[in-house]
Amino acid sequence: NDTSMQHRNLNHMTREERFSEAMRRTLYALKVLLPREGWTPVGPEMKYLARAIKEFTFIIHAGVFIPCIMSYGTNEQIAKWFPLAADFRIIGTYAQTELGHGSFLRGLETIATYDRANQEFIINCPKITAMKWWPGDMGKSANHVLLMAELVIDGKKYGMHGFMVQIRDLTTHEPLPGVTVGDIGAKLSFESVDNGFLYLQNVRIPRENLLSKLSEVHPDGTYIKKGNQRLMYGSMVRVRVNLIAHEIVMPLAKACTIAVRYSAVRRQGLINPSKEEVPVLDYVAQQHKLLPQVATVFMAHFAAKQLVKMHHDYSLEVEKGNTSQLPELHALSAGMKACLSEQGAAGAEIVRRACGGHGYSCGSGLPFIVNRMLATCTYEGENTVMQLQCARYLIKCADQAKKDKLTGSVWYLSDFSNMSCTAQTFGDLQEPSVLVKLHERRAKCAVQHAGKKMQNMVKNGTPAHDAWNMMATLLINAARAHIMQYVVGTSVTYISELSCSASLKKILTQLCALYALHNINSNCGDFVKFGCLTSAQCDLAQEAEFNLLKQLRPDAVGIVDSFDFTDDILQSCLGAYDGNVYERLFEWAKQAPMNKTEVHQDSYQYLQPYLHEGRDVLEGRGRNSKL
Ligand SMILES: CCCCCCC/C=C/C(=O)SCCNC(=O)CCNC(=O)[C@H](O)C(C)(C)COP(=O)(O)OP(=O)(O)OC[C@H]1O[C@@H](n2cnc3c(N)ncnc32)[C@H](O)[C@@H]1OP(=O)(O)O
Ligand SMILES: Cc1cc2nc3c(=O)[nH]c(=O)nc-3n(C[C@H](O)[C@H](O)[C@H](O)COP(=O)(O)OP(=O)(O)OC[C@H]3O[C@@H](n4cnc5c(N)ncnc54)[C@H](O)[C@@H]3O)c2cc1C
Repeated sequence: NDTSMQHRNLNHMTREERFSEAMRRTLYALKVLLPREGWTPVGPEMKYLARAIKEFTFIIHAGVFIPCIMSYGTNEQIAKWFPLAADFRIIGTYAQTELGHGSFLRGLETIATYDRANQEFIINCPKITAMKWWPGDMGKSANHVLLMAELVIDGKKYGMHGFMVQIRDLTTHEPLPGVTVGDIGAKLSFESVDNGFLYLQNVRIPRENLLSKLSEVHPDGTYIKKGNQRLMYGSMVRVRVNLIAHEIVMPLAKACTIAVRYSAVRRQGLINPSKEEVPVLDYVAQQHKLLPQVATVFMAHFAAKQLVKMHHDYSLEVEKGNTSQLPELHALSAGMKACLSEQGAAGAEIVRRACGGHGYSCGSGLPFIVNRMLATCTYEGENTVMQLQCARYLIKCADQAKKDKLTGSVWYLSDFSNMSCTAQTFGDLQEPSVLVKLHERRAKCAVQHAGKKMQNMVKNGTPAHDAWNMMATLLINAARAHIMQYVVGTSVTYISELSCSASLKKILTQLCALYALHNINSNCGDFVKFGCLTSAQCDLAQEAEFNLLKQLRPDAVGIVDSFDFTDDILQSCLGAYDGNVYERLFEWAKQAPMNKTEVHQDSYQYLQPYLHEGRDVLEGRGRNSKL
């Protein structure tokens, strides 16, 4: 209810207005609403803020830069930089991606060369492709960057390391000498975020600015490795784990709230010719578009909670020096981020499109959500690259399963029990245990299939790297299958252990079954090819899904209401709680800057002559134009 936090109509603002408005509102929220000593911008308050601030800026400062200081800094470095960053006395970003490289980190070209005489690092972008490009908050806001660069000592390369680099004067905010920095221009979304470019030419920083938790450089240039170098990738793992809740589950829940509420009030056409027009939500085709996406919100939420817990537990182990679980965490976080962002972005577009013309209006709030979710498929690890990382781990585990009993998320790869499906009715296929087994078997077969294909190619003389490249599509499918079995399995377990009313558990169980069946019916080729289901059982799976749509229809609006988004957060004429869609759309349109005047001033300049000629022709004074 704080008017400073009320959303202005973002769609009718320019990009610069949105940049300023987001900065104002974010700083107000972070500084005024949450005055806490040593407050770190993560945790419960962050969830509220993520909901309350439609366009959050300083995402990278709060969500990546500050956590990186904690992950990569020594205690002294944390004590120096964390308080400054937490209180916004320095604004930072995570500068890793370059104009020429984003996915292949070993190809990054920015160099940090140690100058022993002065005990400094000289930071240089040797060519245009080395320029940092994309980091959020970097173009106009940040005055520091956590720069990921290749460390070089006496001509020897030591790989990617993190360096604290000041890029703007703390008083004037002007770029420092050797620094060329700016905004990269308009993008598909994140209009309020100043994603930037950064060209560094012989910028000198003190030796102490190498974040040295995992490695350090002594004054004489001696390099000391102190931890598992893969922990240098730890920041990306953490963001992949956290972004699922904030940037996939939450926006998809908003989109589903808007689309289901709108579909309950929008009447269009007849089902029974003798009855009145129906709400489009009564069409099974509409239910088939919307309700599986509603189910995805819940299942992705449950699976993300489990992943966050796993990341927390593994992080505690890493702190004790045990990094044995890192490969599994990397594979699972990479796979989950890729597969759930793919599903979420596609799902948001499906529900937007289900709202017809008004779904194409920015007044619906849906284009904003769809465009923003598309970015989740690219940032923090492009999805294809992430799925292949996940597949790399699965292939290694499949080989290991031949001799060892596996545990963790890949345990099913060493389950050689009879997994054939005995379902005889569509009710059998709504059973959670049956759905879990089906997904485990499909995943196991998909992984083994990809592995076998590659082994055969190598046996026939194909180099392993070529076999990997040629089977990439099968490997990506195996990664997707693995994540689907993880999401279904963790959701079934989560719901079964949830202490809640029987009626709520029934709804959640139905949603879980709907999610699993929708996945089976969308990928039935795999389930038949791998012998998981017969063709007749595939028919039953479809019948089972349609039956669940019918059962869930009466509760559809109540289910999305449970996401509890206020109208101010939804910013949608179609999804407002009161259902007054048409009045809201009309009011929203009237506020458009185009409607400031009855006649647009440019029409006098360009249209007037033609209007006069048309008037003359219509009133008989002029000739029809040649045209
Ligand atoms: C609330 C949040 C809001 C969201 C805002 C987000 C804004 C966006 C920010 C960004 O986009 S920041 C930049 C993100 N960039 C990336 O994610 C880059 C992706 N690329 C990579 O991570 C790496 O290049 C790669 C694809 C993993 C390849 O790295 P590399 O070539 O060094 O390794 P490989 O040879 O493939 O594998 C070697 C070995 O290392 C293991 N490994 C790789 N990554 C990790 C990791 N993160 N953790 C642990 N282990 C890792 C890998 O599995 C291999 O192991 P083995 O198979 O050899 O045992
Ligand atoms: C909104 C947004 C915010 C961002 N914020 C930040 C930030 O704050 N900090 C930061 O450092 N970066 C940031 N990024 C950059 C982001 O991390 C990169 O865009 C991402 O890692 C992909 O790298 P790339 O763009 O260079 O694509 P590339 O790596 O060039 O990939 C291009 C395409 O090639 C294909 N491809 C690439 N490698 C392979 C492979 N091994 N196998 C098969 N196919 C492959 C894929 O189809 C891929 O889409 C942001 C990006 C966006 C869109």
